[in-house]
Amino acid sequence: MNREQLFEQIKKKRSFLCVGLDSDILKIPAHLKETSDPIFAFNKEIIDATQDLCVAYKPNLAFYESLGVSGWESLEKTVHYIREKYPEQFIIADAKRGDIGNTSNLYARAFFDRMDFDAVTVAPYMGEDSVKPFMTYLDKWVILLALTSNKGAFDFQFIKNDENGEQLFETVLKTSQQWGTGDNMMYVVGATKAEKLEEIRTIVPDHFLLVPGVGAQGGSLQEVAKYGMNEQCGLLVNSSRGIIYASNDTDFAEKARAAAMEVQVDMEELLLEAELL
Ligand SMILES: O=C(O)c1cc(=O)[nH]c(=O)n1[C@@H]1O[C@H](COP(=O)(O)O)[C@@H](O)[C@H]1O
Repeated sequence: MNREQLFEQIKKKRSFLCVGLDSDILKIPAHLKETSDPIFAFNKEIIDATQDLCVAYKPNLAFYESLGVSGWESLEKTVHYIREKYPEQFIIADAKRGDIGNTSNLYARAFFDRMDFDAVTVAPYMGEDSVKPFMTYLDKWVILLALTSNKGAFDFQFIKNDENGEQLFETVLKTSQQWGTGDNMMYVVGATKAEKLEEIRTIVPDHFLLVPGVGAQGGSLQEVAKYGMNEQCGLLVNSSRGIIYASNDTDFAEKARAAAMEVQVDMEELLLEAELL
């Protein structure tokens, strides 16, 4: 999917919500555990219940890899199901990959050839040759970690370069713009660091940002939109636990829909305020 198509979906759905499919076998409702593929059964119901309220889904690979072969099968089935039934959805592999070029090539093959994801999250630490292999596919995206939502973000990401006074996350944003464009690269910026979005927008005014950290991590959607929205919206705001575990009973899908709708209604208001609708 390209940037224009993504913006079209945002306008059509009146939403820039990404639903995180962090589907934990220990947290899904008990009645699903009797089915042959509980994780897929859970995802399928969550997807059917939320697809008109969101523009993207983000399975986090850890939740699938932790189950071995069956987890990988659930993931493949989930991506296939979204592609077949809701082809307008943007699908992100939250895998946080990145390795020497030769190896990143194979990661890219896994997510873009073997499975039909639109985007993969990539760590910038190993530099250009670790990131570029993901950008050789038409209309596929790298989502590069820039400023993350967690406490550990303060360990490295704010370290200042003695020579130019730049913080590490700023250097990531600036340098990586030589590797890709706003048509094949997005950045992760945590909603818990929303106050930094104003500064970030001076460096990357046009790029889309994937913003996790609203809901369970306490980030503010309003703050994110205030400092981060651009003329194409430029935001995909992710919520995982806040939506998919709204209930862990037989009404889980219905409750997930209600939770997603609450976010979508706020997003619609923010899009209207920004005169994007
Ligand atoms: O790359 C990510 O998606 C990510 C980056 C980041 O800085 N913080 C962050 O929480 N995430 C992911 O976003 C999701 C957040 O989940 P909830 O906190 O349950 O909404 C998880 O899958 C995280 O791994």
